[in-house]
Amino acid sequence: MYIVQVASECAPVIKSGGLGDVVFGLSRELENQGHAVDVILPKYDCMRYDHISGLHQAYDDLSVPWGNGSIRCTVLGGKVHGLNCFFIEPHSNENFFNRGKYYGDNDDNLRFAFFSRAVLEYMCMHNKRPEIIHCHDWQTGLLPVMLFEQYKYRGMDGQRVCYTIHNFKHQGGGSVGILGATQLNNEGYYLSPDRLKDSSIPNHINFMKAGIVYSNAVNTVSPHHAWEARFSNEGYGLGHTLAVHQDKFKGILNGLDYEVWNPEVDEHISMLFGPDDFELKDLNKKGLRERLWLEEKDRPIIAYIGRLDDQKGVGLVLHALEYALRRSAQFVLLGSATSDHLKNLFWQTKNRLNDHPDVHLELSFNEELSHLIYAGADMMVVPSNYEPCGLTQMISLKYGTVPIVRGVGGLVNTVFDYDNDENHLPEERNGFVFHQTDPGALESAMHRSLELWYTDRQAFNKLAIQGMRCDYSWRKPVEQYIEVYETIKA
Ligand SMILES: Nc1ncnc2c1ncn2[C@@H]1O[C@H](COP(=O)(O)OP(=O)(O)O[C@H]2O[C@H](CO)[C@@H](O)[C@H](O)[C@H]2O)[C@@H](O)[C@H]1O
Repeated sequence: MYIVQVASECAPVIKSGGLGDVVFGLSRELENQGHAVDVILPKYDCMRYDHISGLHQAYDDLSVPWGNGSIRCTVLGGKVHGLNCFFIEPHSNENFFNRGKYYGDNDDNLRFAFFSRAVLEYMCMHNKRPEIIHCHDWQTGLLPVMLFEQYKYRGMDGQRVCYTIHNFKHQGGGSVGILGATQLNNEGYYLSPDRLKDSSIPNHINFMKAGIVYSNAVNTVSPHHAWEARFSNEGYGLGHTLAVHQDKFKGILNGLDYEVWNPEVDEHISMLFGPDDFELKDLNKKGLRERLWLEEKDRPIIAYIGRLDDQKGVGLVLHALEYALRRSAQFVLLGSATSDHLKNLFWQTKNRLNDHPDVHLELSFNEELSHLIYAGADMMVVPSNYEPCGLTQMISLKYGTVPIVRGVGGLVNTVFDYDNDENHLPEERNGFVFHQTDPGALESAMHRSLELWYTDRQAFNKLAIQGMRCDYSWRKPVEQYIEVYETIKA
């Protein structure tokens, strides 16, 4: 099959979180299984050019209809670690993707509506006719609308769309002006409740709803979160739309690219190790301490890696830090804040603890350092409020870093409690799970993990090794995606 992935991120060239990992890992595994894949992305000024080889002009003078006129684009092609990628570069005064950041401007909805339109225009003009166009998250929600309402009549009637939702909270959308900009127009038609109309903001269209209504298949990134999105308030207002379209909606667990996330081959870490020589992990712990100026002593290191966002349970992250110190453990945090308020909060904490020999807070995005932390820490806390899938716990498992997670979303599908999990045998368990959102709940899970580390190191290591042996590669999830593609293709 020929598949085109369309997204706003693809690791490691463009990554702000898990979306980038998924687009890259999924595409690579599809190729491994014999399919042809292209990835189409915006060309941001701030992307990591050092990960692209053979960057060249693939299409010049692409004129993309927009508003009352058009915007000229260049399309660049290149390989990202072997993967065929195309980058769309618009030339206009708006400088859509030259803002020194990926997201966070008031016109984000317009920028990505334009991107979606440009992708279709490029495929149309360049005679790219994949069987499947796989769109990701709100940024590409309008693409299936434009495909089936506009481009179908311009020779693209054989394409089918799979739409993957990584985060229901961010749905994209805006006033009906966007319909004019994309030349969909026809307000009366699109603003109906069974099409694009937002369920809470009057006269607004909703991109994610558009993606759900118009795509041939829709999924989110774990089975448990698919259930939550439909039957709890985690669909953030889209529960009804999902119910209407339930026959084409399901959950497919994310995978990990084990060529990137694997302590047996990881080029970033100082000492390679696997489940059979787990004791070598200690050398990575030592290296991590040296790198972060932590005191060398016989103590566990507890880590947090992730966006600092309300989604991630930031109050509990700070509590985990305080509790770790109370229990004489060390704590390492790597995160970038998604709001000024959280940025200030974490900078204050960092300044307060700057000289503490047992704490390091790194408030930036640093891919290389993340590998060192996964390899060197003993435990990873993931106290999320909601978590569609979660990659940090799966990466931690592969690196023998025992996850301590809240039992929500994909965390339920991947972490099985050491003490209480009726559905898994003791030898299948791999971490510690708590359920409530209060500090006491987190503490009880951290307590159980720390007690095991302090009193029975052998049992703790055995648990970590069991985690390393779990298979969260892309092999199985990709089979499920291929099944979806086969079902919907023309
Ligand atoms: N400061 C930092 N420096 C370096 N690396 C950092 C970092 N902050 C985060 N990362 C990395 O980004 C990725 C985060 O993965 P998550 O699954 O937690 O993603 P996120 O919530 O962004 O994505 C959404 O999409 C993904 C993919 O579908 C879902 O798993 C998830 O539940 C959903 O919220 C990991 O690779 C992590 O190591």
